[in-house]
Amino acid sequence: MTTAKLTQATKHWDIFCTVVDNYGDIGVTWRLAKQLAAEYHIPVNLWVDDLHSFSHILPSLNPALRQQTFNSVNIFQWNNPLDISYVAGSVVIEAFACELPEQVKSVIDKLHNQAQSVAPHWLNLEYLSAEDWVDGCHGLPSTQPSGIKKWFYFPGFNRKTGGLIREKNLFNERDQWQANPNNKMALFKQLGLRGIHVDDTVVSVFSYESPALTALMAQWQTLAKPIHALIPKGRSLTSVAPLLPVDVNDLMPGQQFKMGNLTLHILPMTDQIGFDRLLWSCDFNIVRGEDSFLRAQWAAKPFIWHIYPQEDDYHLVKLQAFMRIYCDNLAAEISTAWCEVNLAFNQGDQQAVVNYWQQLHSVILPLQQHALNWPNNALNDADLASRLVQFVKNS
Ligand SMILES: Cc1cn([C@H]2C[C@H](O)[C@@H](COP(=O)(O)OP(=O)(O)O[C@H]3O[C@@H](C)[C@H](O)[C@@H](O)[C@H]3O)O2)c(=O)[nH]c1=O
Repeated sequence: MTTAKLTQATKHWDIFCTVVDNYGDIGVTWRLAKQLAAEYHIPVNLWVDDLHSFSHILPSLNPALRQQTFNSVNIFQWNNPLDISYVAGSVVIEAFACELPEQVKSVIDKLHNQAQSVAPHWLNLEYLSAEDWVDGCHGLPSTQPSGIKKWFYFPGFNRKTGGLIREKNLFNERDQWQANPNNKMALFKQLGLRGIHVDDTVVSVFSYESPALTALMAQWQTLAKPIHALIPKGRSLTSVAPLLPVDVNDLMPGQQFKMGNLTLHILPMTDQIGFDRLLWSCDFNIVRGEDSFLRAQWAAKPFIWHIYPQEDDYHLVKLQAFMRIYCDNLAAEISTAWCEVNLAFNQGDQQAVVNYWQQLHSVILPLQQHALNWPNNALNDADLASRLVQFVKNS
């Protein structure tokens, strides 16, 4: 085994992440790692099994390197078996129930057997869900065969959960950005998007495949006012393919297609800061998974959530749970239009998505106001990183 020793103080945290598919698992852990390093000055090692996927959302990352540092976070290539020796710090986070390497588990067990106080806190960071049962499961321990406890940490939307990832200055930065329309126009230009006027409607589209998207695009061509759809190369474009004159595989960022009053722009992928700014700059965002779903909320703009599909349509239960809390206290005509457009998009119902998009348009002003108020409600005073640091102190 080649060993590149980690030479740092032992108070570091390790976060282990396997990329299941797409960018969500690495997206969430990368956000958390950056925030812990920047705001709490915690040395963080982020172990990732697929640096190539990671490089899509961190373009300056070199997937060939075993070890590199960005934003003060040490990023390690996680090979199996581990070929960089693990030195225990104060916390180990296994993200989304990824199985820790045997070498790591045996070091943790050994330390626990020597003296319980020297073993790192072992946490499993779970997926975000607005379902009620999360309140009762957040913070529960599971005793491992060696006797050490592994703690289950559930993000969530209320005080009984682990909270939501949100950097300390994010809302200030967003407000400053949105206060001056020159910022969005400069960003569009920097992204190579041409022909967007300051009053045009701009929608970002980062979804999975859905026939509902094809129907929406067809409808947008007939709208009275110019509308721009910004779509990165990837899964959404598969659903747009029937409308395009070229093969989706040949598309390049910067290309654009005008169809009636709709202009479709092929977006380059950017790092997470660039992605956040894009969401802040659009009038409406279609997002997916976990991290872009949360960032669309933080953008304070109306959105559709294309939730990650699960077996037996379980994702629709999760969608309903979120819709319940998002629409609490919303007037019936707004909540109906918003919930139905989300359901139709997720169920691929072409007729319904077009009908409810029109209805949504008629309540867009109060919906925008709701989107503006929502982030502070959702946050419940404390973000995930601050609750997590406190949780570790208390456990
Ligand atoms: C388009 C774009 C996205 N991103 C980032 C934002 C997010 O961190 C990340 C996308 O992650 P998500 O929105 O979560 O969607 P996602 O669909 O990519 O990710 C996931 O969803 C989870 C629920 C699943 O469990 C995962 O296995 C995974 O599939 O990509 C950029 O940084 N730049 C870009 O240009």
